[in-house]
Amino acid sequence: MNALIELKNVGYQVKDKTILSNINLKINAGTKTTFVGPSGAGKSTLARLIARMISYTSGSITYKGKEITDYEPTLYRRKVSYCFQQPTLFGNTVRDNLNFPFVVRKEKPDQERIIQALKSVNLSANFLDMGVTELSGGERQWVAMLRNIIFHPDILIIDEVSAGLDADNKKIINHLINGINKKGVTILQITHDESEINNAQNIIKMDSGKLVQ
Ligand SMILES: Nc1ncnc2c1ncn2[C@@H]1O[C@H](COP(=O)(O)OP(=O)(O)OP(=O)(O)O)[C@@H](O)[C@H]1O
Repeated sequence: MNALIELKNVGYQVKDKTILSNINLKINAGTKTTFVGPSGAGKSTLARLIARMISYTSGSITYKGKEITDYEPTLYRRKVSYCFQQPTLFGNTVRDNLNFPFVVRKEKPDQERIIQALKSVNLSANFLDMGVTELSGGERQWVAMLRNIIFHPDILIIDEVSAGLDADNKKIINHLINGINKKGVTILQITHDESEINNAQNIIKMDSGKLVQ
């Protein structure tokens, strides 16, 4: 089977500091992969390279067999979506954020689809008018996640999205992630959370900028 994402000898260097070196990795479509390792191991840097938020300084990363830098950036980011711990919300209300994926695609926001997405995290339509400054940390994270997945990406990269959330909020986030994984979205997860690691299907360990065999 051809890998969905393939990294060959990927390295990332800033000035004379080597942050990642010789990363070789294949990610198959529909899988869920969990990256673990000590703080500073390079997990977020690897995620940011795959998400094309930063550029690798050596090696190659392909998506569907083509170098990721050969894709138009906006289209690539729709396919490969990156969620991180401190989400940025836009505009004034939850509605502004959930309308956003439609607006960037020049489509009319589909209210039914937005309400269904809210239901998947046990929220009602009333929540749409809630101000972004009124949201709790968990709610902010749900809104950011829903915004990223309302149109299913091919790959969802989740970088410590449940860190700092309580057990109930973690459960909701993980339920959402496992649900879209079952629908075929490939998940790359970075976590330090013990229960998430215990539930992982496929663990990749990192240390000092390398994959640990
Ligand atoms: N642009 C940069 N310039 C200099 N050093 C950097 C840069 N980006 C990352 N680093 C360093 O690279 C190392 C890896 O950082 P990274 O955030 O990828 O680790 P991590 O495994 O995700 O850690 P954590 O689990 O704490 O989030 C760290 O030592 C970090 O300080």
